[in-house]
Amino acid sequence: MPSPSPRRAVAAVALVDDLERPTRLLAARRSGPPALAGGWEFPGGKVEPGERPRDAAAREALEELGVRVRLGTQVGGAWPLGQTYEMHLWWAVAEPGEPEPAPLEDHDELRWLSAGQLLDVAWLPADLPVVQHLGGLLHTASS
Ligand SMILES: Nc1nc2c([nH]c(=O)n2[C@H]2C[C@H](O)[C@@H](COP(=O)(O)OP(=O)(O)OP(=O)(O)O)O2)c(=O)[nH]1
Repeated sequence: MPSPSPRRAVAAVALVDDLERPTRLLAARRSGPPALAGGWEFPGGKVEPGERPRDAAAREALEELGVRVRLGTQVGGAWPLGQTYEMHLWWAVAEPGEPEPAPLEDHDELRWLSAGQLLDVAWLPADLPVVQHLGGLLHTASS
């Protein structure tokens, strides 16, 4: 039997307010394609041939949000996104002096979520295990 084709790599950022003590995470609402529009996700996209996944994560953040980011450690390993893709995710903060992130392409709304607000948005279904994982890692503002 032929082995299943490998999933294509997607690289994305878990953009937070602080790498040492994250309390808020940025979620982005997709504006397309129709099958995905309205779903919330981590800013990111497909890794180009020859590109390092972490470089792709930073490139996509700049393209989609207009901010240069500093990457922290990777969040887990390869998170499966259905049968076709797998997501490689990095903690990230905006570099000092960068503007507030704005939805430049692929998204029509951004929202900063605290740990208690993480499930207030309709995440793409494949992201839910990742969101649950991150929920255990975000600090509450008072703790
Ligand atoms: N970026 C991103 N994609 C996700 C997430 N969750 C999820 O299921 N996906 C899916 C949606 C897409 O089918 C695929 C990523 O494709 P994309 O459309 O974001 O990639 P891209 O920006 O490079 O798009 P394109 O230039 O090829 O149109 O992974 C997520 O949290 N972030």
